[in-house]
Amino acid sequence: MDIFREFSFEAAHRLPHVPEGHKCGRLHGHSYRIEVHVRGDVDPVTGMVMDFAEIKAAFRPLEDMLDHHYLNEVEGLENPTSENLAQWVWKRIEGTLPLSGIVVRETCTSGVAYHGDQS
Ligand SMILES: Nc1nc2c(c(=O)[nH]1)N=C([C@H](O)[C@H](O)COP(=O)(O)OP(=O)(O)OP(=O)(O)O)CN2
Ligand SMILES: [Zn+2]
Repeated sequence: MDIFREFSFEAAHRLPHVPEGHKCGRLHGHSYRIEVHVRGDVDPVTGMVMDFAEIKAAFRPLEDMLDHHYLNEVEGLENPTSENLAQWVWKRIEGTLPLSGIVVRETCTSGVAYHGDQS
């Protein structure tokens, strides 16, 4: 079963590789939302795959690196597209949690779902 926890943070960015004149080449900000999905069996005693608090604890250091930051200045996010942000998050917590997906939403209508290297 998959369980997930959603996080939100505010950050600024610009996309350095869009064509000249593209609006996303200019400095702007988003209220980002990130879902961290974890896969596992339901423990028959606890009734949980894991406590949501464990997902919260794993994401906490990343929240500190992202919230109210200029993402282009964060190491590894020099080109802070949603795709690159999803992979950046995955790499930093895959050793801590049995991840099944990272969902990044930049706006109410746009985002990405990353499921590791297989997709
Ligand atoms: N594949 C991607 N495309 C775009 C990304 C991205 O990360 N991956 N990012 C952007 C910009 O960051 C932009 O701020 C968000 O995109 P968009 O959905 O175009 O935002 P709007 O809300 O402004 O959409 P409108 O429908 O034009 O109002 C762009 N593309
Ligand atoms: Zn943007």
